[in-house]
Amino acid sequence: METARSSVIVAIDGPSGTGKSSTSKAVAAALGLSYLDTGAQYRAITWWMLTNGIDVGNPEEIATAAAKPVIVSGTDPAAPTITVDGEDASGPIRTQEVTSKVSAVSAVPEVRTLITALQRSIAAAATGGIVVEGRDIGTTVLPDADLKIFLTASPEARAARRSGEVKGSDLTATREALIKRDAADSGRKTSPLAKADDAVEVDTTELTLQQVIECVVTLVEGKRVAA
Ligand SMILES: Nc1ncnc2c1ncn2[C@@H]1O[C@H](COP(=O)(O)OP(=O)(O)O)[C@@H](O)[C@H]1O
Ligand SMILES: Nc1ccn([C@H]2C[C@H](O)[C@@H](COP(=O)(O)OP(=O)(O)O)O2)c(=O)n1
Repeated sequence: METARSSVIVAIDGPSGTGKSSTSKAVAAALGLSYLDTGAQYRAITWWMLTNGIDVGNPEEIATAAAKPVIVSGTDPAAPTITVDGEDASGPIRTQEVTSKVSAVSAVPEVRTLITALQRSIAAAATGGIVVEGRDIGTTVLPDADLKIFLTASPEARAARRSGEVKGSDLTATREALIKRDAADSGRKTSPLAKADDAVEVDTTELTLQQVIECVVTLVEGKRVAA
């Protein structure tokens, strides 16, 4: 049925460097779906905290300030955007400082409650369907998603991919930072990074990005035919 086909909701979760963003954007673009990078939202709130003098080592201070920034995500996979209080945040949210603090900020329950509500409202507004990527989309944000994918890859492959993005970066340091962030994201109390029971796990270690995209497109098409 055309209506069920076009409103497909896809949840893509997994640790850092497994290919969530690249895969989700490409799949959404190929299938005419919207796209939401939930990591960018956690990065955006972290950036706001850092630039507004909030002590990110203090969960109570974070919780009290959590509702202040207005975060807006643009969901076109060809040109995803993110603003905080009307200001383009797409550059500043990718700094090393934000990357090293985002796990602490995103572990605060008040932050998760607010950002989860925002994510659900964006998904509900995407009447043509959406690919949402993050850490807890299949388990917590959209447990009724039509398709759940959990991407994995070896720490070595993930570190090599991440290092490849930053000129002159140290592979060992990148690997250690990545493992530390995964441990924090998986170990937090409120909706940790986890594979949903009904998620399809795809190990991308030995796959090219194109192969991963094709695999996920095939899985989405399978759901659409079944609907
Ligand atoms: N299967 C793959 N093989 C090689 N490189 C990949 C693969 N998937 C993604 N990449 C590259 O790895 C880096 C991290 O990918 P990204 O999609 O940002 O991962 P994530 O969103 O899971 O952190 C990017 O530079 C991307 O082009
Ligand atoms: N649904 C999500 C998405 C991201 N987060 C947190 C945990 C992650 O370490 C940070 C940053 O996520 P992001 O997807 O941008 O990270 P990488 O692209 O893998 O470096 O946000 C989360 O807690 N829940």
